Amino acid sequence: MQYILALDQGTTSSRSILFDTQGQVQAVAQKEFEQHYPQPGWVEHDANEIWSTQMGTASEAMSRANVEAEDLAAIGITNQRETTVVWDRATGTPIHNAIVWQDRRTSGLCDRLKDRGHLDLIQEKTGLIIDAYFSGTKIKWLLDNVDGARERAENGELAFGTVDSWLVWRMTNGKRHVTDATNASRTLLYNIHEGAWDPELLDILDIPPSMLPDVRDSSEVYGTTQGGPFDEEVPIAGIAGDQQAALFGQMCTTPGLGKNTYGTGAFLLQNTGETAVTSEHNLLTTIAYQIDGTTYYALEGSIFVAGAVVQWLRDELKMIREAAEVERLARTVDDNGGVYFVPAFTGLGAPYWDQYARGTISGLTRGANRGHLARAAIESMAYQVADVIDAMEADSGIETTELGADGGAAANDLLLQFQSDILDIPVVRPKILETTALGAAYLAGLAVGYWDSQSEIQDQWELDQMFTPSMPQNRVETLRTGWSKALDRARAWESPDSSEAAPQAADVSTNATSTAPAGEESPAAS
Ligand SMILES: Nc1ncnc2c1ncn2[C@@H]1O[C@H](COP(=O)(O)OP(=O)(O)O)[C@@H](O)[C@H]1O
Ligand SMILES: O=P(O)(O)OC[C@H](O)CO
Repeated sequence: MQYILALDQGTTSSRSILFDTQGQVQAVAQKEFEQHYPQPGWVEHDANEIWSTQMGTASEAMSRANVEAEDLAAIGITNQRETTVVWDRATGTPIHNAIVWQDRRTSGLCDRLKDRGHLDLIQEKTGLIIDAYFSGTKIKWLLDNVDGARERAENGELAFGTVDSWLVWRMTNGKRHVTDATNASRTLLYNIHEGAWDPELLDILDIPPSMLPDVRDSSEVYGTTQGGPFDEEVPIAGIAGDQQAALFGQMCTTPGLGKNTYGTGAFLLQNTGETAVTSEHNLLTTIAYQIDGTTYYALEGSIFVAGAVVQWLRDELKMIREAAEVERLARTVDDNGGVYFVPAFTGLGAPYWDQYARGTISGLTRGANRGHLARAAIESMAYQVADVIDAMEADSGIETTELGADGGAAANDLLLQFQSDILDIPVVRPKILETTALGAAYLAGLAVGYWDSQSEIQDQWELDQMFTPSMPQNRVETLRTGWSKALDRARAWESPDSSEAAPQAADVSTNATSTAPAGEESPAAS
């Protein structure tokens, strides 16, 4: 029996999952890896740890199912998007830690790009807004702050990649420097209408084109594995950013269909077919997938902190020992007791886009306890999603009648019930919450003929549970008004120039070779 191996490289963990022809999970292995916070608002990963945990989990999943490389029909890759890796082509060594999508260090540069009037141009070409979230300004930061990087990049010695590119490059032993259109669409450098890296944007951000990977379809054979945990060459045949992969995994392949993934962040995507819809309500236009040279688009609402708020309760406050405990704790109280938690740890994404917002807990009284805090944390995910849905309905003119939910935090019944309550629509959870990995598996399997067509996999979706609304509308209104007041307290908290200083040498972890002196960011591009 043959399998598809999906590599799901997420923000907080690397996961490898083996799927069979029925789309059923045969084995899973997962490993969390270290998050580096060298300064407030900065988030880094060690790209070598990303690689080693990903390959480690691939080996583990295969040995759990007693599967060898020869039993694999193909490998699909899905990944945290935007996170930026720059490495030396000759040695394969990253020149610095990966700068994670959540990192805010380039907020000032983004402000300057806006001041220079680039907002419309960038939105027109890329479907994105100007925000530190995307890869482009992170690449510029690395070139300007790592000693000698710009010169090496101009000499063609350095390669840039999002995490998919990095993994493929390593897995093929440096033979393939590729990405897919969904990942390219998150860089701020890719023209989503023309399907090409954009020279004008590269010029604005001062990025040498020689650093960039080839952009390919989301479902095709990019190359074969060379060693590592695979003792035979296995085709790498699918790549998609994790949110797009989840959209595909839920088979939202018809315009109008959408899903919300509650992972570290929460990401609501709605398929708009072959039309790239320009948002007028602060959503992103992004590539949903590209198959056989045809590009399909989506509208996206990106929420930076969702499940991460639970991780924060676990790791920083030590209030719980594991994420699932948050639900038990929240159920010790009847309601939020007037407490609101705005988890703007890394600013706010859609639909607010405030780089300088920071987290707040408001409405505390003497009676507020750990249960209220846990409840406010869970509810914060749902309020943010509700605000994104309002924006999406305003953009598309289509009323959302049901919400598909997946991702790690969608295991939380209280969250999905509350989500259904405040949206006043059913929320449906599929049996397989690993839709991100499933999407990557589908893309890879379709490329090698493991599955013949999308219609063959369409019927594999199975319902786990449907949550239906049961909260009186006046209560919903009171809660959403409270949330909006709390949001106001969190917004514009940080001052624009405090997020820009370069790291102290000692703070730059593992792979950094060198950095510019503190406080220095090179002049912004013209
Ligand atoms: N039962 C739960 N309730 C709430 N949050 C949860 C629960 N289980 C996991 N999470 C959260 O979900 C996130 C992990 O989901 P996952 O989809 O694996 O994320 P990612 O791919 O971003 O790493 C973590 O932030 C974790 O805190
Ligand atoms: O790692 P996840 O699942 O939270 O996804 C991260 C997103 O891709 C960031 O855009």
